[in-house]
Amino acid sequence: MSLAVDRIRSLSDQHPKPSNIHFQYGTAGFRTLGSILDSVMFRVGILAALRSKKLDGKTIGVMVTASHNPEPDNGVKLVDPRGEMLESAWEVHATVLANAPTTDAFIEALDTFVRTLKIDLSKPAKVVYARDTRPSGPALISAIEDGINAMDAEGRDAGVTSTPVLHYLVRAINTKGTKDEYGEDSEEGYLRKLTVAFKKLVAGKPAPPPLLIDCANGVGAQVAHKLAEHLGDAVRLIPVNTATTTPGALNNSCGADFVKTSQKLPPSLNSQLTAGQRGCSLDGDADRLIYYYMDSRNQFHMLDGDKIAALVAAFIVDLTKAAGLDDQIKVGIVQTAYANGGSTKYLSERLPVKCVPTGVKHLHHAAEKYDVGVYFEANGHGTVLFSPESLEKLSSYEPSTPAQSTALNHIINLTQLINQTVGDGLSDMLLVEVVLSHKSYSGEEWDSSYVDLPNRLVKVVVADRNIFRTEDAERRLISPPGIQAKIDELVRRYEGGRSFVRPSGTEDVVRVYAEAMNRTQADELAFRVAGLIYDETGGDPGRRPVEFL
Ligand SMILES: CC(=O)N[C@H]1[C@@H](OP(=O)(O)O)O[C@H](CO)[C@@H](O)[C@@H]1O
Ligand SMILES: [Mg+2]
Repeated sequence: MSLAVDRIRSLSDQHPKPSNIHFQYGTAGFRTLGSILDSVMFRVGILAALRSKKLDGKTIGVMVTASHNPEPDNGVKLVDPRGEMLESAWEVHATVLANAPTTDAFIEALDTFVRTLKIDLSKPAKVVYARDTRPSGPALISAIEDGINAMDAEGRDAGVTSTPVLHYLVRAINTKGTKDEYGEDSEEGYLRKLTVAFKKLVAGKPAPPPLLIDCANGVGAQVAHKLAEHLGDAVRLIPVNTATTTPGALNNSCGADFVKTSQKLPPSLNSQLTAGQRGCSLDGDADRLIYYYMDSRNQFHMLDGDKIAALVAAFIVDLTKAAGLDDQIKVGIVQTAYANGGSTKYLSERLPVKCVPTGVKHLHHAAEKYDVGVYFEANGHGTVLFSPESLEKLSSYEPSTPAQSTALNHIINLTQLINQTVGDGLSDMLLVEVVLSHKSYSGEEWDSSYVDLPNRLVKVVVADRNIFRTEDAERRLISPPGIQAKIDELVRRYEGGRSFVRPSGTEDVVRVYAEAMNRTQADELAFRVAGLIYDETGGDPGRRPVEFL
């Protein structure tokens, strides 16, 4: 069987590639202005169908979102059959296909691709797709549908939903009717699975105080409302920043990325979060989560991905001990260089901790190597993975006391509550609420496990970020030569100082991170390193940011 070239050609002509633009499938898939993504979406529809054929007709997911980016941006990511990110080797193929300049060139590239990868075109193909609330979404989805039709594949529209729901759906569809069935393949099924597990986990505990959720004016608002209905009184959710149809509102001065980057409360919550109360923020596609609380002096405190990892890991360790499983099921942590030094010190004194390069796929893969792998980026993206062997042990284990039996049931319920396909803001939120409820912790008590070192993240616009290369999980620069020694020299001048530099995978900038014992020193170190990078790697002297030292 060969490609239906005529059909592909006529549809491809309706989705021409804009000239002079180079697309790249990066850490977050293709991501740029929504207005220039039409051709990319059409081609991604075709690629998803081909990936499905290559994997014997397993369903592939396509998510249209630009997460925490501004509203005019959009993007697209492919999801592999178990709900995980697209295999890296295919990122390169996606980039090649997206950049073929004309329909002819595209068909030629497609033909080469099919032959090189020996894709059997007679196999069936199934694709499930969804989008967030961005205004550019509907048109981009219809371009994807054209791609799916061009391949005569079967498409399923999952509508407007969160990134984690789409990942869940992919796994649920592909495991349907097997012994590993992940859940019912619908958003409703997802909500039921999470809330049934949550209710079992908090049964008999006093209801916690109502929880404010900042939904970033994005798709999380829609899912949070439905979640609130399913939860009823088990925990009362108060979704705020839910203006999904107000132009320009998405991620604007709200959401998890705003809170983490600016280290402050979204202004819209100022009068809503009262002393002692806790709240949390999702990002624009609801796969990130940041908590916070106001202390009794009305001072804001952030509880980021590192704090969530510490809370959750300790809880799971306690449960494995209580169940008598602690020598059979070991918990490990995965972080990136952006993890606060305070968290790394605290966690590595207690558990195995691994540092990997930025990007969820790296964390996910490293977490799979533990019996129970807890991974979180400091920005609030993360989850917990239970290895197949651990799941097996949990289901065959025979507890010898009622206390062991209770703890075992809690762990089993956690495996249902946690979305193990990908970081999931709402599932993580329920997980945090379970731990707080079991420990009777307030935000303040949770926060007290370790103290965050003051830190600063700075973006530096350089002539070419591709000259930057790193090693040691991105903590050291190997190129341009000589720069790392100068960074080391600066870091030595600051007590508790740490700084590293890496090129962003999602923006055309280089990121500088620095931390030190106090705020002034952390800022100073960050701006010194930023100034160094700017001056030494061809930053425009006329545009040198004033804060750079
Ligand atoms: C410092 C930071 O937060 N970086 C983010 C950001 O990557 P960069 O490669 O730093 O642009 O976007 C990624 C995708 O969402 C996320 O995985 C990562 O943590
Ligand atoms: Mg996101």
